[in-house]
Formats: sequence, C-alpha cells, structure tokens
Amino acid sequence: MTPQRRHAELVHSIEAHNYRYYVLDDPSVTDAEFDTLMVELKALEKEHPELVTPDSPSQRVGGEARANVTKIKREYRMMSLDNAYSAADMGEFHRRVTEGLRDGDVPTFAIEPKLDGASIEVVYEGGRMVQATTRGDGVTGEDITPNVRTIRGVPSRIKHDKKLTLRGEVVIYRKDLDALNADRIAAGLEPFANPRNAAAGAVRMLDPREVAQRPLRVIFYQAVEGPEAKPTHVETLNWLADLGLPTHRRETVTPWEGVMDAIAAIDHARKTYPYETDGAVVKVDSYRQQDALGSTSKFPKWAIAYKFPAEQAVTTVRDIIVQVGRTGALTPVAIMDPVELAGTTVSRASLHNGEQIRLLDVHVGDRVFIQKAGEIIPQVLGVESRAREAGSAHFKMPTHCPECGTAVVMRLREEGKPELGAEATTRCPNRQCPAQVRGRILFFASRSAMAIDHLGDSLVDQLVGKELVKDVADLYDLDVEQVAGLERMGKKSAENVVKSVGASRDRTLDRLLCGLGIPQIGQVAARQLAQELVTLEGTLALSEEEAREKVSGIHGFGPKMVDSVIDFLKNEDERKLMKKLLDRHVGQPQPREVVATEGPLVGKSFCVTGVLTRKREDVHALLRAAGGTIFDSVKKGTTYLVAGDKTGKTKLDQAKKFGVQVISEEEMDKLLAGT
Ligand SMILES: NC(=O)c1ccc[n+]([C@@H]2O[C@H](COP(=O)([O-])OP(=O)(O)OC[C@H]3O[C@@H](n4cnc5c(N)ncnc54)[C@H](O)[C@@H]3O)[C@@H](O)[C@H]2O)c1
Ligand SMILES: [Zn+2]
Repeated sequence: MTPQRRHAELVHSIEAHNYRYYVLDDPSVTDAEFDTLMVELKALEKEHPELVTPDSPSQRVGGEARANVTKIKREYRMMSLDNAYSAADMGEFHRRVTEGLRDGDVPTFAIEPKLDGASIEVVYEGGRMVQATTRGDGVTGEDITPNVRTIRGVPSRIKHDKKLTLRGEVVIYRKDLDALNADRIAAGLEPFANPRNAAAGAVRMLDPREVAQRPLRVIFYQAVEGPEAKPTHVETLNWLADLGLPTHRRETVTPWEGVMDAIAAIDHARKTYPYETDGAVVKVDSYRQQDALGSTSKFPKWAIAYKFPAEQAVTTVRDIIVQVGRTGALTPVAIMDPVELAGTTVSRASLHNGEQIRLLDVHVGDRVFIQKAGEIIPQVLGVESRAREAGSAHFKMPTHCPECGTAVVMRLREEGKPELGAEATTRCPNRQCPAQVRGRILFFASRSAMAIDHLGDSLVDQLVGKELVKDVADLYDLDVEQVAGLERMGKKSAENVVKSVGASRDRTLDRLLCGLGIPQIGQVAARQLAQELVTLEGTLALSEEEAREKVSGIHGFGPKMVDSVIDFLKNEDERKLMKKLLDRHVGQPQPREVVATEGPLVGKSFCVTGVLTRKREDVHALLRAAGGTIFDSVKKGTTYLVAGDKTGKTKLDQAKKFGVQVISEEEMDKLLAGT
C-alpha cells in the first residue's frame, strides 16, 4: 500500500473514532487502540512530511460542536496535551524545553495529576459565572452554561471583579460513579465504562435538570486570563483556591531532577485520590517561560502528559458464548483461561456486541489483552496473537435467541452515520423467553428490590424450566409440595422458600416498583416514584394524563424517565402483571413522611429548591418539625417555593403558573420562627 493510501485510511478511521469519542461520547475502541493509530499516523507523517495537512488529526484538537446546540467561539484557543509514555519521552520533552529557552534560563516544573474527565472553560465577569463551554475543536465549543450552573462545587459568585477565564476538568468521583452505575444496572441500563464517558456525556446533556442528577464536579487546573499579578502556574492555582474555586491542590514544584520522582509519587498515591487519574501533567511553572516556549497548533510546548500504563493482562479465549439478559439484550461474553488482573481472578469479559467483536476480530483460541475499565467490568482490548486453526470462522451474532429460538431484533446505533454504526443492540423480543423470565425473577428478588431470601440461581432455573413460574407474580402461588419436588430441595428448604416469598408481600411500593424493572428507574428513582403513587391499586387506577402529571412533577425526573414510566404503566403486559400482584396482596402502601400536627407551619406546604446555606434534607426536617408539608416539586396548592441560589427557571415558571409564593431562605427562617 502506498503511504498516501495508508495515510488517508488512518485519517479516515481516526476521524470516525474522534467523532464517536468526542461528539457521541460513545467510543467503540479503547484508548490504547486509538493511541496506536495516532502513533502510526505521526510516524508516517514524520517520514513523509508532505502528507501533513493543517486538518490532519495530528494537528487538530479532537471534537467538533454538535449541530443542534448553541456554539460559542472563544477568545483563547483550548488545546490538548502532548503525551509521553516513558522516561525517554520525558527526556525528549526536557530537551525541547531547554532548547526553547535562552541559555541559563533554567525552568522549574509543576507536576500534578492528570484528571480523567472532560475539559471545559468557565468565564467569570464582575464576580459572576457568566459562561461555560466545552472544548469542542479548541476554537468553537458548545454552550453548557446552564448545565455547569447545576454543578454544586462551581461557585456562581466569587470575590474578584475582573474577567477571569478558567480551564478545568469535569469529573465524577469514583465512589459516585459506583453508586451511579449500581443505579443504572438496577434500572437495566448499561453501566458507564469509565468516569470520563460518564462525565463527558453528562455535562453535554440537553436538559439541565438531568445534569443536576449527575454527581459532577469541576476541578480547575489553569487560568488563561485574569491573574496578571501572579508569576507562576502554581501560585495562580493557590490564588484560585483562596477565591473558593475548586483546584486539586496536589501540585509539586521541582527542578528537572525531581520530575520523575514526582510522577512516581502520583502513580503511587493515585488509588487514594477520589477521582480517576490517567497520568501526570508536567508543566513549566513560570508564565514568562511558558510564553517564550509557545505552542503548536495542537498543544502547548511547555507541558506534557505522562500517561500511566493501564492494568492489563494477557490470556486465551476458550469460547464465546451469548448471554440473554433480563431485558432481552444478547451479550457476547468471552470465556477465558483465568488470569490475575488488578487483584482479582478474571475468566470472563464482556464483548459488548457483534460490532465490537468484528472490530477486535477475536476468534476462539486467540491470545487477548484484557483490561479492567474503570475497575468495573473487564474488557477485551485487542488480540495479541492469533493461534487459529485454518478455516476457523468469524464469530457471528446469532440470528435467533440462543435460549428460546425467537428471531432477534437488531437496532442500529446512529442514523445517518452508516460507516460508524453496525448493530448496537441485539434483543430477543419474546417476553416469555426463559432467560428473560429468569433474569426478571432474580432481579425482582434481589437485595435492592423485594429482598427475597433463598431464591438462588439454580432454584430459579428449575422453577422457570419446569414452568412453575412464568412471571414474578407466580412466585406467590408456589406451595411447599411443588418446591420440595425439585432437585436439591428438602421439605425444610422448600418451607423456607415459600415463607420468604410470603414475607415479601410486606415490602413497600418503592421496592416493588424497583423490582418490576422499569427502564431508567433505579432504586432511588423508584422511591421517589412510590412517594408519589403511594399504592399499587392507586397506580393502576390512574389515567395516562393523571399519571403523567404526577410523574413529571417528581424532582429530577427528566423527559426520558417520565416517558419510560408512562410507557410502562400503559403497557398491557405490565398492567396484567401488576393486577396479578395486586390480587396476591403484594406490596404495601408507601408510608408518607410523618408530619407534625402542631407548629407555625401546619397547613402550609413547601417546595425547597436551589442551593441553600444548609443541606436540603436538614431544611426539610426543620420544616416538617414545624408542621409543614414537603413537596419534591412545585404543584397546585403548594404554599411556598423556597428558592436558593441557582434556582431553575422551570421551578420559577411553575410557581408563577400555580400562583405559588416564592420566598428566600431568610424569609423561610422567619416563618419557622413564627414571626
Ligand atoms: N477511544 C477512542 O475512540 C478515542 C478517540 C479519541 C480520543 N481518545 C482518547 O482521548 C485522549 C486524547 O484526548 P485529548 O486530546 O483530550 O487529550 P488528553 O485527554 O490526553 O489530554 C488533554 C486534556 O487533559 C485534560 N487535563 C486533565 N488534567 C489536567 C491538568 N492537570 N492540566 C492540564 N490539562 C489537564 C485537559 O482537559 C486537556 O484538554 C487519548 O487518551 C485518546 O486515547 C480515544
Ligand atoms: Zn429468547
């Protein structure tokens, strides 16, 4: 192949990956694989400089702004960072820096964690946050001001009147991602593979109310305009921290000799950081020297990112099986020789979908690299060596469900982008599919839902296999004889099973709703929903309009969640199932929060919103203790809307619509005091 052809090929595929990564927030290859393509491109361009054009991916910053959002052209170009993977690369960086400065002008370096999130720019003017944008292509970014306003750690006001332009990273703390993913798994959604995808996707959502539900944080790592008086990067960061702006405060300043040690120290400590760190950033500390060094079209010459190697292992694929989940999704799974990876033994890895397998070109028998992504599910990164028997076939996703034989349904990923999208999901559409029934029952019985003891995998397999149970309601018709007749089941264990199932009738509506597996509705949302719906009977009696009104008023329920609940409540099969559960007396009314019957606020109802000086729950408790009622949303008959900082426009509009009085936190305190 000619270098021209290969160059064109690389550019084409890198651009396709950039599009998926930066615009769709949904990469289809790992960063390591992507980086391999970039390294090849750069090597090729070094050898054939005539191939370099200004729009080559080696010369430009990643993403472009989406078509359907407001775009903002910025004053200062936002750049990427050059990468280093070894001490040799770092030595090369040092040589370039030294060469770029006058003889005897010796730099010191600041070393700090490289945060793995999405970069944004935030502008303050007259002490107020006035604008936030994504990086986009560096020059033009997406306007995400309303979204960033919902992020708690970003102050809406600071004590500094001059214009201040900051760069920062939107991140999700590891513990927050775990909770978010647990909720997503419970809601039948794909967990986020890593905090970067979760953060980048969230900060660009179109509905700020949904953004507010995500545990986002911002950490500022640079000021491009404003701190005229500060001579160095680190002094500026300290000054930002004094202004109450979030910074990481983990910088070390050292002459060149200390740089590699400082990087090693970060590598050593990074497991203890609350956020994911994929490297260390080394920057020339002095602004004067930074200016002298300047930048290329893609990155500053005064900084470099040293990337830590991800935790990887190599093993052999013995089989590829297809699992059918509770929602009918078919997932190919690699069965591998067990191998130690980041502290655990791993023998299976998800291959996600047919498209992924095709991209990786994995066959049974291949040696593969695997990696733990964000320490959650191991994934196959790529093939190390192909030990294939001649004629071994490509793996193909089945056209029929391996469990029930029904023809599968494939959904395409992105309309209008055929070169990027093959099938993203393959589903078995048969609701009676035994794999789905099993999945639904195990999910229904799980800890976060109905918490039914003694219902293990093998028992559920048998119950479904023998057609004793076709849906979750059938569990309540089981008798001891039937269960005792199954393999490995004595009379005593059978009694325990029937007893546990019976006892679960007492679970409140939130657990029941969670257990039914409404798409998008996890444990937390199910509890909110139950507060609103109170009983199963009442829920079934609601008309579609009534249900929509109730559900759309729930705090934090965006349009997707609302639609999902309404679709579920309308669905004939789901209604039948809920009636069947009702006939079997499953589910208790959701207890209302206990309300004080005396106090200055009896008969008054409140919706509390925005950022207050106290925690929201504490304010709720105070109001309740004084006899007030709390609503999660502003609705007809609400007496007051207590509006804190960053109160959303929707809330204020609703207050206006329903004639609800809007008061401040101080005014609320006066009411509480009875004055
Ligand atoms: N898998 C894919 O399909 C795919 C596609 C495109 C890009 N990628 C990956 O994205 C990365 C390249 O993205 P990039 O160009 O945004 O570069 P980058 O993320 O490697 O580095 C630049 C960014 O680092 C951030 N950063 C974090 N901490 C910082 C700090 N302390 N100081 C300064 N900046 C800091 C900034 O936001 C900056 O924009 C590579 O790792 C690549 O593998 C993957
Ligand atoms: Zn099936």
